[in-house]
Amino acid sequence: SYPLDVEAVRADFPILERKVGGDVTVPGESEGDTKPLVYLDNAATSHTPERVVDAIADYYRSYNSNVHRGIHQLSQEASTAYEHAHDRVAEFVGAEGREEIVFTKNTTEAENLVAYAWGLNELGPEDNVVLTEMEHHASLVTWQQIGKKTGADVRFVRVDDDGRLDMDHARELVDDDTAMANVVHVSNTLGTVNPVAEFADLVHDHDGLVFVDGAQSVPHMPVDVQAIDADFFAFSGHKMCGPTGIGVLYGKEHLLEEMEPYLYGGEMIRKVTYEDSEWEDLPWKFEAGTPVIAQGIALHAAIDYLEDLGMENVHAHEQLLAEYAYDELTAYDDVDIYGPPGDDRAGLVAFNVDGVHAHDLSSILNEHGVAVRAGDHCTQPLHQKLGIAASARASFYVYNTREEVDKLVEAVDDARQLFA
Ligand SMILES: Cc1ncc(COP(=O)(O)O)c(CNc2co[nH]c2=O)c1O
Repeated sequence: SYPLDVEAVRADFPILERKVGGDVTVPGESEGDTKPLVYLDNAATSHTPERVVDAIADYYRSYNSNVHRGIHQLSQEASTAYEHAHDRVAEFVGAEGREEIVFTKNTTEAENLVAYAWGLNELGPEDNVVLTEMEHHASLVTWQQIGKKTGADVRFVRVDDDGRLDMDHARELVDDDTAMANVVHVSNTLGTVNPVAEFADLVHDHDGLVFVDGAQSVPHMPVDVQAIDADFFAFSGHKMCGPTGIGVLYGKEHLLEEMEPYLYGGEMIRKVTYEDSEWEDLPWKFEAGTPVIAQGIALHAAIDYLEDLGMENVHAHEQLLAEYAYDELTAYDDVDIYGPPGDDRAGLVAFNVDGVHAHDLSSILNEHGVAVRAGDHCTQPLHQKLGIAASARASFYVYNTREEVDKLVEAVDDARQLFA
């Protein structure tokens, strides 16, 4: 049985009452929007419960102020809320404390922060960086380009025909010159849940550092960064009921202490003279300028919301939906789903229907009010490896239902009839 009371959850998201199908140039529901929204694009971004929207509105309505420096009451209130947001995130992912939690704009910026603040200074031609073939562009392009700038060799662990990481190949590639390895926790295209703790052990056996991309895991399952023993770990607020504009970089304290900042300015300094500057304590050293205050406070509220649902329940709910979608879609022999079987994946399915281009498919689905993503999902090399230009992807969250999967399948069948 589904562990979440989905109707109660859906009541927290007024947007789910949206009708669609009308004029797309007018934001919000307007005349001509007649079809119920079936939102299945949660791997791209999730919706925002009232409790999070209220936290943002409450901040701007009653204690909006700049942080860290003000003596006046509003600044102290905003600073306290912003600092507590770091504490809450640390608790949620099992970090030691706020010193290990840097707020960024998104996962992409977290990857770039480490690539520039650590990679540019630490990597050289004698080093190698190990990635996997299923990495998102946020890490793949970032470390690929840092490899070009530093001369470090960039290698890719193979993905097998089932969409799982080839750990035997990982054991071949990782050696004593592996300075950094980046592994996606959950693939946003395959739904594969990678053995990141095993991967971290392998890399640590060779004294390398491990960066885990948790953009598709933290929103969807319990995560403990210390149990994984990740050196760095990143995720985004907008994929976990939070607003856009905030991401999180977790880093082991001693590593962040040793790293030089790569963005300079106010807030991140303790003392400045015309000759030189001293940096602020962690994590503020890596948060230059006026930070993402409202977003951080909102992420705190989003974490409270998700923890009230229970991350085990969130995970179980999505896995049931993904398994149901996998079984219903593969009942047709003209559907290809990429990645592991339905009972061994996270809450998403990327697929194609023979004879129907993914963009045409998602257009037909959109006419049914069904929102999925079509394209390469920022994993172009993986799509090339799969021999496809694009795929359609349905991705689930806490407010999706079996009935919505049925609507997906009906819409896919309509596309099949149209294009067959
Ligand atoms: C595995 C993974 N890593 C990194 C990112 C980047 O996150 P951002 O910096 O917040 O954008 C994404 C976003 N994935 C997607 C964004 O839109 N469709 C997607 O599948 C992702 O799925």
